[in-house]
Amino acid sequence: MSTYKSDLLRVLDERGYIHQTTDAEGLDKLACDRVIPGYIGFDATAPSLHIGSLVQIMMLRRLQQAGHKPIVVMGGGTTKIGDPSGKDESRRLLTAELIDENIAGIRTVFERLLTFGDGTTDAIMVNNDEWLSTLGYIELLRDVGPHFTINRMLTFDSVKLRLEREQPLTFLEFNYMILQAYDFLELARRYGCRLQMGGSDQWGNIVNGMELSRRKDGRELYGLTTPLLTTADGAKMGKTAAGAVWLNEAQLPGYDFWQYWRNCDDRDVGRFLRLFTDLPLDEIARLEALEGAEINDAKVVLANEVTKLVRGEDAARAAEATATQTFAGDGTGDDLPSVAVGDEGMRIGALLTEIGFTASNGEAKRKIAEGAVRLDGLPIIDPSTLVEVGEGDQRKLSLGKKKHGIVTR
Ligand SMILES: N[C@@H](Cc1ccc(O)cc1)C(=O)O
Repeated sequence: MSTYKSDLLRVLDERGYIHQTTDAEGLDKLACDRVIPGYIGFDATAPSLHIGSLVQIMMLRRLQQAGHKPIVVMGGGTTKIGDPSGKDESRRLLTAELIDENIAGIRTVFERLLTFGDGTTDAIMVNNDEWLSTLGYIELLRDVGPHFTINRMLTFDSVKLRLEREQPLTFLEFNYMILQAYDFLELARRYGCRLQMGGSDQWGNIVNGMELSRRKDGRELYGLTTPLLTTADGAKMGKTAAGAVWLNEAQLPGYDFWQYWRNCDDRDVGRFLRLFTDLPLDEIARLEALEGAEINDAKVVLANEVTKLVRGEDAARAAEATATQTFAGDGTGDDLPSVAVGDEGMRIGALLTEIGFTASNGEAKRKIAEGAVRLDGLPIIDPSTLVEVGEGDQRKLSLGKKKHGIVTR
């Protein structure tokens, strides 16, 4: 399949992680010859990462599995600025205390997915606040300023799109790419880091770091970005009507996390298994070839495997047990009320009344506004939500903690 020679690039290619690379052949060769320290940075804008970041985390895992060294950079410093890449609006400024709290939450997930230590291929975690917050302004300007031209800075998407759309880009945000570039330079100096990976919106930031290191130290660095993940229905991955799908238990209970994967679109099963599980490719090929109601078995495997990686074995087992209980018996939940919605689906309000949880559409709307209504464990906040059910599939509708029902096709 893949024409790459190194384990690293072959796996990344075959499993669907690669969107753009700066010099794939050079990197492929380097990966055959030596252990590559490679990094990805994560800003601490919330107390947990969500599944939008899971591709990046999995990529660090692949890097380690292929015999290289993952460097996890916590963006304690860069979060103080706020990356404008891929964003229409400036972020609210976060206090240093909040950033520290967020980092404490975010870091936990890495301990499950990577092996940390002092060995050659052990992962390490560093906080860029360590070097960024002590930089002197005049010194930094003289040190790196001459290597960036405004002309070129204006051509990067993070800047260009805001200017084109006439949306404000503050001077603070404009400086973000310089600081991320400085990180790459610093990591290359400190740890011999040669590779930076990230989402497709990070391309400009990565390239800037490569150019800076080339100019200042004459070092060749590499960059690789992942595709922007969307679901089969075109939505940005990890965003549901109910909000983000958080990686941490404190932000999203294990069962709900499990359900997100269990209820993914049929067309996404293979891609998600390749990206988010360690299952071998031939096993995945078999699972994604399942059809009709059987594809749901593949989704259960997906949900179990991802939950195991992110939340641990116990969480995966508990979630599956809850699901089995809820949907026990003949598969429509023996003792739970159920409603069939047909091919067109049904609006959430009508459904609540139809299943007997509410007496009227008005009451249904009120319950939704109170945040009491959940579909597959995730709150529904939009009263116009259309509930659809795939063939051979079923969904769980809940009102409050006690009322549960099954929605079938
Ligand atoms: N800018 C990245 C995070 C990051 C921070 C520091 C870096 O050195 C690299 C990446 C993001 O917003 O996702």
